[in-house]
Amino acid sequence: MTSQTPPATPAVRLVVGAAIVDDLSSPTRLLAARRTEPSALAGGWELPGGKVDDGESPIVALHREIDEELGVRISVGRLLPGPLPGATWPLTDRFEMIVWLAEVTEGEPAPLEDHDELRWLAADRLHEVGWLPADLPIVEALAPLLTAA
Ligand SMILES: Nc1nc2c([nH]c(=O)n2[C@H]2C[C@H](O)[C@@H](COP(=O)(O)OP(=O)(O)OP(=O)(O)O)O2)c(=O)[nH]1
Repeated sequence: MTSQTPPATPAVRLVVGAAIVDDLSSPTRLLAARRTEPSALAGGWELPGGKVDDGESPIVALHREIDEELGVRISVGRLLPGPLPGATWPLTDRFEMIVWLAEVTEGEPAPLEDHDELRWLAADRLHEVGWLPADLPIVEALAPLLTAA
């Protein structure tokens, strides 16, 4: 008789994303970022952020990613709860994302790393960019939070 090892469940990696708005207390615009890589995702628009490193807390990862990618400091607001346990949003079979609202407290966002364009989108313009497919339900959940300027 041979012993069989059950197939390993691939670990799901946590990604952090910032729904950066112009003003946390009265948001009217959302910051979208256009990815440059990998080629399969290049040109897709997303929330700035990235993978949480081993041993790193998600909120520390969020501040680090936003500093690296956009060169700004942020104040983090409330969580935008997703449908998965832990209030995360499904991305792929390998990734899920936790999303917070945030606003810039220092600096001017610039596409320093991983993106080649940023755009502030008003509530009625959220779909003028081509969001990555996994971001569409997140954008739908954000839309009612934005008021017309
Ligand atoms: N940051 C971010 N990633 C997203 C979004 N939507 C989405 O499907 N993804 C995917 C793209 C990637 O496969 C994965 C996140 O990886 P990433 O490339 O942003 O992470 P990272 O900055 O830490 O990159 P790296 O250092 O590992 O290259 O999640 C989104 O809105 N924001």
